[in-house]
Amino acid sequence: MAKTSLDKSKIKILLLEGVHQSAVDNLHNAGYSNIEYLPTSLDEDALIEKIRDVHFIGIRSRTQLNARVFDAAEKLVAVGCFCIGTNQVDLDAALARGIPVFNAPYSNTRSVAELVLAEAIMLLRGIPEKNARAHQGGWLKSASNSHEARGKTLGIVGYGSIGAQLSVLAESLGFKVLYYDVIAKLGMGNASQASSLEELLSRSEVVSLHVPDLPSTRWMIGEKEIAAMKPGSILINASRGSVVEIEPLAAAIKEGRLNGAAIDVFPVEPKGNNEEFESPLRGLENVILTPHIGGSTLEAQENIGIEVSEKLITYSDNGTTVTSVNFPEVALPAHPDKHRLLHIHDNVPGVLSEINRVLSENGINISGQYLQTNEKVGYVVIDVDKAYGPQALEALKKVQHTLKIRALYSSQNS
Ligand SMILES: NC(=O)C1=CN([C@@H]2O[C@H](COP(=O)(O)OP(=O)(O)OC[C@H]3O[C@@H](n4cnc5c(N)ncnc54)[C@H](O)[C@@H]3O)[C@@H](O)[C@H]2O)C=CC1
Ligand SMILES: O=C(O)C(=O)COP(=O)(O)O
Repeated sequence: MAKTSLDKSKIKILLLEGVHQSAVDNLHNAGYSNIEYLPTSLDEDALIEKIRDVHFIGIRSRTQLNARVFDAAEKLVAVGCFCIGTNQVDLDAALARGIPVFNAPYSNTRSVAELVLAEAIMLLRGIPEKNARAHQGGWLKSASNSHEARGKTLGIVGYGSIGAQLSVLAESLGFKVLYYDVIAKLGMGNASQASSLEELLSRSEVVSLHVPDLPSTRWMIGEKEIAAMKPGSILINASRGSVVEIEPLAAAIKEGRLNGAAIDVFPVEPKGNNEEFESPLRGLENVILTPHIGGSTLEAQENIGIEVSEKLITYSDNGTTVTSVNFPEVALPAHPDKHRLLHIHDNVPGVLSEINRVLSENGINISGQYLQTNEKVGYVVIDVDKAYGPQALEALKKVQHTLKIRALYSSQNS
């Protein structure tokens, strides 16, 4: 087995929030056996204790990785977000410490789109209310406020992977699709782009939100925007709880200005399945409340487990950072006969020439060099002859502005 900077059995991996077993299997198959698996997230203090000797951490949307946590994570090499959103991670703090963050940008896209489409149809028919009544022994047989999806306008806010997938599915069912995005995007099928959020809100029977959590999307749907929606329309949010102000939404439903809502994500979500869920939306008719399960299907979770564990394994074994969400992306070939040195440094002038000077002064021959930078960080990968591995590593540690350094030793030398 390839010898890396550390024996694989010494590389500690912490997997939180019940990531799918496919991730554990994949890591085991790649030779990583030192895995701690927890079904829940950890609060900040518990995480700080746990993360001290961890090399790789896998999380989902709940675990908050902030600068304080990263400060404690002295051995951390990389983060895997087993989900799409990465707003729970302070990406700049990770970058400043030379830690790449990976995610699964597409694996649960379809799951979210399918759920939203089903909810749109259910809400257009007033099913949550009728279903609740029937369970209580009632009988609400009526066509009042019940509508076909055919010909209705679905307004999609955020036309990225999920928004575009939803667009295709919805149009095939007869919805007219209107979308709003900060970027000009080509519509799928016959979908057309609205010129403003206000235009979309005023023209749609169903509005569905698919934007990431950004400073610009925080509370983007508040009292004013809800008032701008068509009377009797429906709001769906399966993006992030920070996007919609819940109080004005609850008021609009109670007053009958909106006909219903489906909300999967909330400003405050319970930390686990045993904690009570509190929300002003509880008990309101024609409101579907789901516990942040937009991406929680077995298919999506299995794919995410494979995809993100693969990215962590590749970075650990080979140094490749392709698809990292915060890091310079370098695609690397295998290095069967060479030692590979990974050097992460502040992106300031002169570091690369200093690296080359130090290596040359130590008589170390460079057989391959790969460099990528972003605004803050430079990532240079150097393949050297086997004989020089440890010596080169020591020399590189002395280079100023070094953030992190790692060696991947050639398998032939182990
Ligand atoms: N409920 C759940 O379980 C899940 C929730 N999500 C959430 O859904 C979000 C969207 O996912 P994807 O479609 O994969 O992301 P994406 O990055 O492919 O698309 C987001 C789109 O929003 C647009 N956007 C950004 N700021 C905007 C603004 N102020 N106004 C209008 N558009 C804006 C972007 O230009 C982009 O086209 C994720 O960031 C995540 O927070 C994702 C998966 C599961
Ligand atoms: O993929 C995302 O961004 C999600 O919100 C899904 O989060 P989860 O993995 O279900 O905690």
